[in-house]
Amino acid sequence: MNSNAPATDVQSIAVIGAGSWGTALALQLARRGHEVRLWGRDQQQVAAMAADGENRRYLPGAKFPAKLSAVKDLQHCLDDAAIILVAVPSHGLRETLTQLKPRLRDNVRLCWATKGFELSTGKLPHQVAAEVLGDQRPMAVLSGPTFAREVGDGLPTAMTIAANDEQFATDLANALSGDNFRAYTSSDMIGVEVGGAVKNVLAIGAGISDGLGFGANTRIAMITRGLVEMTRLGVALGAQTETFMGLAGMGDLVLTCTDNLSRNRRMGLLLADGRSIDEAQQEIQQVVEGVLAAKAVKEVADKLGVEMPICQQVYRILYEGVSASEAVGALMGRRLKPE
Ligand SMILES: NC(=O)c1ccc[n+]([C@@H]2O[C@H](COP(=O)([O-])OP(=O)(O)OC[C@H]3O[C@@H](n4cnc5c(N)ncnc54)[C@H](O)[C@@H]3O)[C@@H](O)[C@H]2O)c1
Ligand SMILES: O=P(O)(O)OC[C@H](O)CO
Repeated sequence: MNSNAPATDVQSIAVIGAGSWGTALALQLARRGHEVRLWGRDQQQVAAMAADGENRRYLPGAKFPAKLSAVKDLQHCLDDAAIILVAVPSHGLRETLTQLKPRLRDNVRLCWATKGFELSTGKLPHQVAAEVLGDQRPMAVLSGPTFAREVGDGLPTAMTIAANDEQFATDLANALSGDNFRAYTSSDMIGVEVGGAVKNVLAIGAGISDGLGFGANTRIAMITRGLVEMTRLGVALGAQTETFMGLAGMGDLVLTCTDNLSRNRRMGLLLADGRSIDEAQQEIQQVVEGVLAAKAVKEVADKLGVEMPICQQVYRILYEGVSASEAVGALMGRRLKPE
């Protein structure tokens, strides 16, 4: 299903971060006819990608089109790029942006596909980016229900792009969209980023719940009430309520809580099966953002006085040794109230 008509406005795009998501986005952009250079911090892995014409470590079988090249040298990756797309985990975002800063030309536009709060500060990615790079540059965040594996395989996918600059959101949506890919634009960077961070915590909870055999009623109660928690936190941070009804809110939440391609959901399933966080992480071998996000979300919610009981119980299971049945008991025993 990769027969997209080429983009009419061909761009030169640098993708920073050659894990599963950076690779999938680079593939999608190159399939659309853009000139894409993909850089990763692991030089051996970049060399292997260049030799193999695919990312065997993170996205085996998704062959690189001619327009996509894996490059070892960061400066070479950035040379001529009109757009830079950063796809690293939240714990590496500040360091990566700091590394990019002295190399950024004035007119280059920057976006990221990172989902999560910065743990040490409780800041969202756009706040970290503004701190490191200032707030004069067009910037955007890509989010939504988008498994890298499915984008790599060219399966139909929709996402949200929120930006501080309407033209940039539109240009990115045009750059990515084709027969098999559709990007919607938004101006609500806070809402889109809160959705992407909180859904990972809830997906761990859904995995635990399903792993323990709690059933469909429990899963859907968690998703529905989890959406309320996500919305509450987002609104307290300045987001628009409607954003949480969209792809980057409900869409990503349902995807991640219900499908085993999700690493966060798999973390929950493995925990339910008796593994420690470290053992589960070893088995998954890719970033599981929800583990750190559970801590960050708890701290941000506590600071703002926002009630997030399900996220709080996931935090207690992960970090305070509370059992899943105790956590369910605590949720069920809460004071009854109107929906
Ligand atoms: N994989 C997906 O389906 C998907 C979809 C949407 C969003 N995301 C988000 O994209 C981000 C990246 O995740 P991924 O799925 O590509 O992870 P991954 O585990 O597949 O790959 C992580 C990549 O980041 C690099 N990395 C790790 N720590 C780093 C650091 N401190 N500094 C710089 N680079 C570092 C690794 O070398 C690797 O290339 C996450 O925030 C994730 O939530 C992932
Ligand atoms: O594998 P997960 O749980 O990190 O989810 C990947 C994407 O965020 C889904 O949109």
